[in-house]
Amino acid sequence: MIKPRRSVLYMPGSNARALEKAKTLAADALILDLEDAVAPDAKELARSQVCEAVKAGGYGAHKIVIRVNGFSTPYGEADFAAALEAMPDAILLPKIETAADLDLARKRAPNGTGISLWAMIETPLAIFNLKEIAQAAASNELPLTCFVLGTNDLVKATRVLPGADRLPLIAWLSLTVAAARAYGIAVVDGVYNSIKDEEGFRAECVQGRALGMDGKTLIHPNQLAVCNEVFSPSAEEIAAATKIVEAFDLPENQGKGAISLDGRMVERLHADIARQTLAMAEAIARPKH
Ligand SMILES: CC(C)(COP(=O)(O)OP(=O)(O)OC[C@H]1O[C@@H](n2cnc3c(N)ncnc32)[C@H](O)[C@@H]1OP(=O)(O)O)[C@@H](O)C(=O)NCCC(=O)NCCSC(=O)C[C@H](O)C(=O)O
Ligand SMILES: [Mg+2]
Repeated sequence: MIKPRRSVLYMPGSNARALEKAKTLAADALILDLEDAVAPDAKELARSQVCEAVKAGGYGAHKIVIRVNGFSTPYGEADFAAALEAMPDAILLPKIETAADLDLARKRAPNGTGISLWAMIETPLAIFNLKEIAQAAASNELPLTCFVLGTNDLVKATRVLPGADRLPLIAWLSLTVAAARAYGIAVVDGVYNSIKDEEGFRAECVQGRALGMDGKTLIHPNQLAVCNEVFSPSAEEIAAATKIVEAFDLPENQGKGAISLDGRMVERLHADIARQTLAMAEAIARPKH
């Protein structure tokens, strides 16, 4: 079943107000953060607040993701054990660099948790190991189901100057999308830090969608509406997709691989894309319970 990943909102696990407010927000997924959004002296508080909030529930249809600290940090082991017990939809592992990093989590988990792994792609080495990491996605326990771009950490580690068009980052973003698609993994774009700049945010959402991202990670509720709009099929896209599917369903087109429609060559692969568009639109429209 198609799972919309248009808007994935981060919040610091130490911010009890944000944890509560998130229940009312129109995000497809929530990342309750124990890592970089939480100061060292608030790590224990964040861990207990987040795990209690997840266990208490009330998040409805939101996909709940807990981002833990890495196992190499003083907090990682306790974070991961507490997150397993809280039973979120997914646990997000930061600074993943090799397939073996996934195994560090898998060997710490009991069988049958039903929890997925999400992986931050946010270091230069991760970019070089994308294929190896994506190839290790399939697993009976803790399958890897989503890549999350960490553009802030990538900028820090590579010392690029991203600029408004993110030109220095594009190759790494595209390679991550290619690795995700090669192994059936979802992929969401990095954050946009200028909270008040709606125009710049919209442009980056449009760019991310054009790069093939399923959605974007967010840092503020005021980014949700634009993000959900850009990453949802538009009325025009839905109409065009419907027309393509209907054209190939016509008796006279049954045996054809390619047809002409409104002056364009349309192949069966375009009909496949059209069906994906309609399925996503349907998934988005499905009542949230
Ligand atoms: C950036 C902020 C600290 C700003 O917070 P604040 O000053 O409270 O903002 P506002 O006063 O405008 O808040 C208005 C209301 O919205 C709520 N709020 C704010 N942010 C969030 C949020 N993220 N989730 C849920 N609710 C939020 C406020 O509580 C107000 O509500 P109300 O009380 O009803 O008025 C803050 O936005 C923030 O902490 N953002 C998230 C920061 C974060 O999580 N960063 C980590 C991810 S970025 C990263 O590192 C990614 C990756 O690793 C990489 O390397 O790139
Ligand atoms: Mg990061």
